[in-house]
Amino acid sequence: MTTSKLSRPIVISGPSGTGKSTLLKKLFAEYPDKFGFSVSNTTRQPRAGERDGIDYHFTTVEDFKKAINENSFIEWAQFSGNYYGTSIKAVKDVVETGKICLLDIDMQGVKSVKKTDLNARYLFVGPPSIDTLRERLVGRGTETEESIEKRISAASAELEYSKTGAHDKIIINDDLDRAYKEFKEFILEGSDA
Ligand SMILES: Nc1ncnc2c1ncn2[C@@H]1O[C@H](COP(=O)(O)OP(=O)(O)OP(=O)(O)O)[C@@H](O)[C@H]1O
Repeated sequence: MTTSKLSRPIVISGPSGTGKSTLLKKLFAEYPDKFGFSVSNTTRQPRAGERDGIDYHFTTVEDFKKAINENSFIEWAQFSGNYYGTSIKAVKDVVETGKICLLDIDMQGVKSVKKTDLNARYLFVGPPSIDTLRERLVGRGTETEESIEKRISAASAELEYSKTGAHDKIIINDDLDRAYKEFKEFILEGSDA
């Protein structure tokens, strides 16, 4: 019998607009079956075609609150009256499938994962400068001016945190191809790829 080594989850963080989604998209295009994302919990009603345990773990408000109290979530939030969260168990479930579990979360999420037994690896994607970050957020065309300012001020805290040694690897996304090479190498390191 061959026992394949399970891969440690990888936590990807960095300021909004720094290029995480762009890098992840390239990675999935190159390796369509290698990665898994945790299934989130939600208290909202399933939409047509959504399957419990696949699209979301659909839960009652009571069960969700109980899980919050039991510290079962890495992060959770309330949007338009519904709760959403990523549980520690959902990450473990992906790891058990043999895929590499990727988590794209903010600084609070990183701190939260560090308190768990997930034994994750931490990757930080930084911008070449705050000015470049602002240009990218403006260029993406998805944010209002107010939202851009919010993201820029959150970026300073993220950048400060990246200087504390909390991450295993820091990648500056200046040249996309070079950044992608480093991104891919770090993520595949430690897997059987
Ligand atoms: N190396 C790069 N050089 C120039 N532009 C880039 C680079 N990487 C990404 N971009 C552009 O910057 C913008 C922000 O990138 P992206 O949406 O991937 O950021 P993100 O970190 O995923 O943000 P969020 O956390 O808000 O989802 C996009 O318009 C993207 O095309």
